[in-house]
Amino acid sequence: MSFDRVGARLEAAIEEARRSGTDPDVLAALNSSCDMFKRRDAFTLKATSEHSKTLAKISHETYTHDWQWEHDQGNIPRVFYPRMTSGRLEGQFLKSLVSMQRAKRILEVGLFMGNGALSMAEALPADGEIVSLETCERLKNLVEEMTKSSHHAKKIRVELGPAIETAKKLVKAGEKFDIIFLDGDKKDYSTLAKMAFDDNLLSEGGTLLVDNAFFLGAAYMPSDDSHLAQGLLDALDSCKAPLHRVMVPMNDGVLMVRRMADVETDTA
Ligand SMILES: C[S@@+](CC[C@H](N)C(=O)[O-])C[C@H]1O[C@@H](n2cnc3c(N)ncnc32)[C@H](O)[C@@H]1O
Repeated sequence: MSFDRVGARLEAAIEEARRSGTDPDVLAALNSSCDMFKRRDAFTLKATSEHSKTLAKISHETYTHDWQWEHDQGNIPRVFYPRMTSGRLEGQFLKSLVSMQRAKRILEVGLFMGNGALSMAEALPADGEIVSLETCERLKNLVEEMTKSSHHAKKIRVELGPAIETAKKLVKAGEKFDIIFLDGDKKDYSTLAKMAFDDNLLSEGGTLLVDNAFFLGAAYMPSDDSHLAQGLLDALDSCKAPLHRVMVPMNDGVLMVRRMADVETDTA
């Protein structure tokens, strides 16, 4: 099953129904719904372009790496999980957007194993650049090691440190980005989204992409983190320029935000 909260809940319901000896017809109906989810996910991936060789290597390493060992060695601040990766579907989606936007400069918040960064780098021109903000130095080293066989890796510049502090430095230095992809600490989202538009970290005509915009379901189900989702929408509503938003229900949700003036160009 994909990274879909509704699907995960359905699987749990089936397990519960099985344990409690539910009517076989009800169980069959539940199983059939779950099967539909799985087939849809499988078809979605079948219809989506394959990874490049290096992205396939990243994917394999993400799922087989001994994260517990890395943590026990003190190399990483907490045990990471493979599902933190944006994966093939979202990676190819990002790559497509980079090409449609004809982006040259991209800011990513949260590198992890570099799936998003390399997917986007593959669609950048030779003089394009991705600045990826990451707190964990071990991840930077792992990504450098895994991507050295790809000529696109030279376009990825990793800046170590907490995202908001680094973003402030980028604003001060007058750096601008055609695409900003937020995929780090969810608590930083509102601040970074405001910086994108109000501090013009996002260039004219640029696109802000916010990953995990469903906040693992907290955006639409009552949860301790529900305020984070509402906070993000409030922050966007309070930006100086009117914005256009579209919620793409892929994985844990990707919110796409652009200045309204770049979307509705015919104002006559
Ligand atoms: C969901 S993963 C990123 C996935 C990646 N963008 C991809 O496409 O596969 C989140 C990453 O953000 C990093 N991170 C967490 N808090 C951060 C912060 N305050 N500043 C910078 N990076 C942070 C984590 O170490 C982790 O590697």
